[in-house]
Amino acid sequence: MGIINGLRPLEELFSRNDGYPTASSTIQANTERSVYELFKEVKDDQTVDQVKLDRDTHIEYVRNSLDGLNRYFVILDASKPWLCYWMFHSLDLLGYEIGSDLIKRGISTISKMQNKTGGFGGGPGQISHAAVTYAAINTLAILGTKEAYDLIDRDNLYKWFLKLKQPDGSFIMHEGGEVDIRGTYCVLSAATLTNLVTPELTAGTAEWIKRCQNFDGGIGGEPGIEGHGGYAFCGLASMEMMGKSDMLDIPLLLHWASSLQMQVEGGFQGRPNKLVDGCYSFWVGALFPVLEAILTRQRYKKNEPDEENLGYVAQSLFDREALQEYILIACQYPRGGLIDKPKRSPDHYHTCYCLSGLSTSQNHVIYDIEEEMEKGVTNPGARSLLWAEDIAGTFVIGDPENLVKATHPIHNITLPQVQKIIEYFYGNNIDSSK
Ligand SMILES: CC(C)=CCC/C(C)=C/CC/C(C)=C/COP(=O)(O)OP(=O)(O)O
Ligand SMILES: [Zn+2]
Repeated sequence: MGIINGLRPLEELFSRNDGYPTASSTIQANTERSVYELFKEVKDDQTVDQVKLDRDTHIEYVRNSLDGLNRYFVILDASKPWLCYWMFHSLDLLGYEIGSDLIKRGISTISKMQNKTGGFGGGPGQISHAAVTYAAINTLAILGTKEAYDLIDRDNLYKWFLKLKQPDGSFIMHEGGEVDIRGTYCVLSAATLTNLVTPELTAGTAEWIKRCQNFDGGIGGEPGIEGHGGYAFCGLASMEMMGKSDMLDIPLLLHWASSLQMQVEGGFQGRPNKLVDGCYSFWVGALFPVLEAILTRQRYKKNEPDEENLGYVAQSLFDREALQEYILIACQYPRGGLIDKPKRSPDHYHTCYCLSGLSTSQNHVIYDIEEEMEKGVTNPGARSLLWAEDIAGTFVIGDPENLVKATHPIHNITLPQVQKIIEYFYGNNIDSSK
């Protein structure tokens, strides 16, 4: 079997005769200069309490790129909605006020990617694709106006989602395309925000995701494929939207995810035996608030709530301080933007996901289990609304001004933008038990 999406099928890993299966690129770690050395160079110059988020420089980096967007649109021709999402989400997290001109421009840009047959393409005239549709819907949610929401052709979007649905419960990325757990997450996230989740859309999907979880607890892109933090995020977030997380082996997933936080650098690797990378600060980092919610729910259901500390069960499943150190000390590019690891150049993907990971580690966003238990929430929109930042507070290293806005651990847009779009599409009095 060949390498699929850069990840090895498990059969191939098992066929190695040196015992425990390892990921493909320990070799990469040996040939590149070790991140440990690079990290030390940067870190030795600073003490933790001096660490500062260069907010204005990052805002300028994104603003300048938005002004010269056409240049990026040429380089990333099939990812235009992604660029919009990464840039607008970064600005939102950094507290930049997105003015009405920029909102109008954003809506007009995204409108050009919507297809009459449902969904959004990577650029005007390109076929609809699950990943860029997710990015387009998230962008519109960030822009957050009625005009932005009304752009979405929900009837055709839903019909197109059904065309992606496979008999085994999985989703393909585009018509005639490949099955991938990213497609499942992208469809479910967009459908949750726009009130399009139905039993028809989700039939068999949780069972399919369960098959993607491996012996080590990780979740792969499809059944039988090596686990990866990005795929694990998609799998867990999808299960949580459907209220089916208990079908996964949660303790094993937690064990696997915890092992991905690097002892030296403090950031996360995407899979065992690979290098630290700033973008996993979100993809892996955001697993923890969700796992905390699931464990708290399981405990609550078993009738063992700790009266005083219900919302705080397992609050330190990852090292928030170490992750912030990695992002702020090793991942800020001096001329703006954030990076994968020292000596790399900035890009908008890493800027977005490093900042999203920073947000996840600073804001202790927790899920309101008591509310769920009292009301018996079954609606994915209502479930997404139960995430709140004010219950558990914030934890910020270095300058207190380093705090960025809280991001939603399932949709990765800021909490007020999630609330607004859900209330718009479900009606203000969203019926939790619907
Ligand atoms: C919603 C959505 C589109 C989610 C994307 C999630 C995500 C980041 C998936 C990663 C997939 C993948 C094949 C990584 C391996 O790359 P690599 O071998 O270059 O990286 P590594 O060495 O860090 O594993
Ligand atoms: Zn990365």
